[in-house]
Amino acid sequence: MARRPAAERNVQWVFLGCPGVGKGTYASRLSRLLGVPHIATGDLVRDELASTGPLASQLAEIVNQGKLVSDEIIFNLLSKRLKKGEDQGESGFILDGFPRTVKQAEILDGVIDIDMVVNLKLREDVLVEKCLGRRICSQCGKNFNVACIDVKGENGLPAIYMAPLLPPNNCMSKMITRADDTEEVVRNRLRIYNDMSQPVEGFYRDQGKLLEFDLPGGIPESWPKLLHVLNLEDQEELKLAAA
Ligand SMILES: Nc1ncnc2c1ncn2[C@@H]1O[C@H](COP(=O)(O)OP(=O)(O)O)[C@@H](O)[C@H]1O
Repeated sequence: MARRPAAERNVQWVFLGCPGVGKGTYASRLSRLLGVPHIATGDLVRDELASTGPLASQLAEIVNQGKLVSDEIIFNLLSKRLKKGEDQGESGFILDGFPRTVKQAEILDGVIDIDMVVNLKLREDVLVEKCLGRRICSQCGKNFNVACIDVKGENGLPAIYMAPLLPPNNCMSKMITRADDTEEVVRNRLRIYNDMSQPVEGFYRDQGKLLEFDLPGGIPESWPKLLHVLNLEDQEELKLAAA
């Protein structure tokens, strides 16, 4: 992987945030808007799990307990994905789910320049509900969420409403739940996130690259605000607003 100056390539951003925060949703929307690939290491792991490769059975046990895959395995999967993209002329990326440990952040820093790190944040009780509401269409692979979040503001925390993200009719009967989205495994993943991944926020904060973003609600409230803090405009939404 060769380092390229920022002016000669597209954005190289990282999305951080607890399981269930919606990293995938916002990273994939932004990647479409900016014309860069959305690379989620969780997807790379699931692709490997679905294959008949030698890693599959080893990975299944780790992932189904909510534990982290070794830095070596995850970095191999990511390097392969970045190399494939480079060969196909891709420029820039939005990384989702990587780095998950300070060690991974250090390895990444050694090979590639990260321009900005967006840290998405949401209350923990809402995160659990959102993880348990996650569904994937077994045919098209798109993510949906059946949870309807409606929590009152209390103890200085604001009220949050998040409408479910329901699938179109043709996906409805093909919805599946990830094996690692049970309550016990979700709580384990959140605990591991707090122990292993929160220090990654500090790593990027010290580099002056961290942008903190408290999600104010669902996509209709959060998307325009996120674009605003990123100094971006959504041409599609502008067209709709002008119509
Ligand atoms: N950077 C990483 N380091 C180690 N394990 C990872 C990494 N990214 C993904 N995984 C593995 O894949 C699983 C699913 O990842 P992901 O889809 O990102 O989960 P979530 O969206 O719930 O945070 C993780 O629980 C972990 O086992």
